[in-house]
Amino acid sequence: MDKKQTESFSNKKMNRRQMLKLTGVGAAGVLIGATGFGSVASSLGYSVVEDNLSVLNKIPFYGKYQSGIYTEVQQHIYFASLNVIATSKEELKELFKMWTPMAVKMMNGEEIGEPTTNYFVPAKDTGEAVGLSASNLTLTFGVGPTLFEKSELGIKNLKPTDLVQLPHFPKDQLDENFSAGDICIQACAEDPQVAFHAVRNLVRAASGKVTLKWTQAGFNSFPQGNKKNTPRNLFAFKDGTGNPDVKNIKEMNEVVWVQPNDSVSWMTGGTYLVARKVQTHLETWDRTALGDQEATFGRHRDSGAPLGKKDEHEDMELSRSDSNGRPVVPITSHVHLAKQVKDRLLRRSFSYTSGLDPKTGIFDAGLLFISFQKDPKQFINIQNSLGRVDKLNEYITHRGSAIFACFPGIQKGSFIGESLFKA
Ligand SMILES: C=CC1=C(C)c2cc3[nH]c(cc4nc(cc5[nH]c(cc1n2)c(C)c5CCC(=O)O)C(CCC(=O)O)=C4C)c(C)c3C=C
Ligand SMILES: [Fe+2]
Repeated sequence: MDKKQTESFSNKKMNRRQMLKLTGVGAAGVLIGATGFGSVASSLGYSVVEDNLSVLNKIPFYGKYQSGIYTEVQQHIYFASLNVIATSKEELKELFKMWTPMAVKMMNGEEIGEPTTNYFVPAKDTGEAVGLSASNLTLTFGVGPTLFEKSELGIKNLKPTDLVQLPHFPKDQLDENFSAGDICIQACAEDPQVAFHAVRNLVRAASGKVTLKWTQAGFNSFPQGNKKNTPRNLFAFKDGTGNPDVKNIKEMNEVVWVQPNDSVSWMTGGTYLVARKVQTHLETWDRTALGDQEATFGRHRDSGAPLGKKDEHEDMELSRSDSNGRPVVPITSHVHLAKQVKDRLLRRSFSYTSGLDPKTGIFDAGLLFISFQKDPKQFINIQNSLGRVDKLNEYITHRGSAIFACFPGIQKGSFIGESLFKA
């Protein structure tokens, strides 16, 4: 052992209580985990951490809106849905306060605490993102309907009326193991390990306050590796073409951001996140003729153009018909049905592959569909239009469903979810 390694507890001048926290043993002698909430929280403090805009591949944490919504979509996601076991509003508030400087640091590409020199305690940061750069990490936080139903938290009166579990849709085969949750953390980054590291450290620091309910990793692939190109999903189609322009403030205000008086005041500048884990039956798809695949979406596979057109971004013109009077874009095609509703939403989805389905031996793969909208009805109306008639239904099964109210952006000196706790 070198000198650094032999640094001892006595040199650290810790009192007994601090030592018990760091060893993971509570006052009553109960083991609270290898590194419990207390140890990381107390060693981090709640000081204000600034965005370091000088680092490469850095997305600002502070702003009018949370990152990870209007941000250009990254290549990777690690999405986590959490259950809250904290038992008071104050404890919940402290949790978000603790997470705030951690989130800024990780989005700066920094460790969540000073590197540990004491070899007798676990490191503050789990370490797997050291040297990986900020990687355009974004962290988006939201709260689910079930959080407000916990009487011990006393926040029932703050629940937005629109924040209710999504209704059951025809053909849903939902599994509770991929559904709902009290809090969501959406971590997106250009590096999958950076995204995972962020969730891992936030959850680790919150030991005793939250537990993991379900998680899902996902990825996006961009043709020619160029972010200017729309990513292709596992059905090989460009996915995201019909999205609103995130740089167009008017469009974003109409579609995504909750406006004053739209909902409870703490949601102004926030948005609703819908997550649907949709399994895609790739074997069935791969036995389908290209023409039928294109008729399923209403777009050409390679170019992404509307059927009968050349360029991806040409107007779809749903009412076009061929020389026999038949609609060029089939009325049961996915895009026709999605587009015929006046509602719109911002999709920010990621493909996933999770080994095999043990019951059938086929790929367990699909789409972690994520959409942001200022009113959940936008999603509900579109999903109802797809309904039983969407040609895509033959190739997909909805397995998971969740909805979260995402807070507005965080200002420097403030903390995640402050508007909720001040309301
Ligand atoms: C209820 C909302 C939607 C679900 C669920 C959904 C699932 C789903 N979609 C694809 C692939 C594509 N979707 C495309 C367009 C599209 N999809 C929705 C909504 C849902 N999709 C909308 C609102 C739109 C845009 C319609 C428009 O206004 O143009 C496309 C076409 C290209 C594009 O615009 O992105 C593809 C491809 C999959 C694979 C899937 C579930 C597995
Ligand atoms: Fe779609």
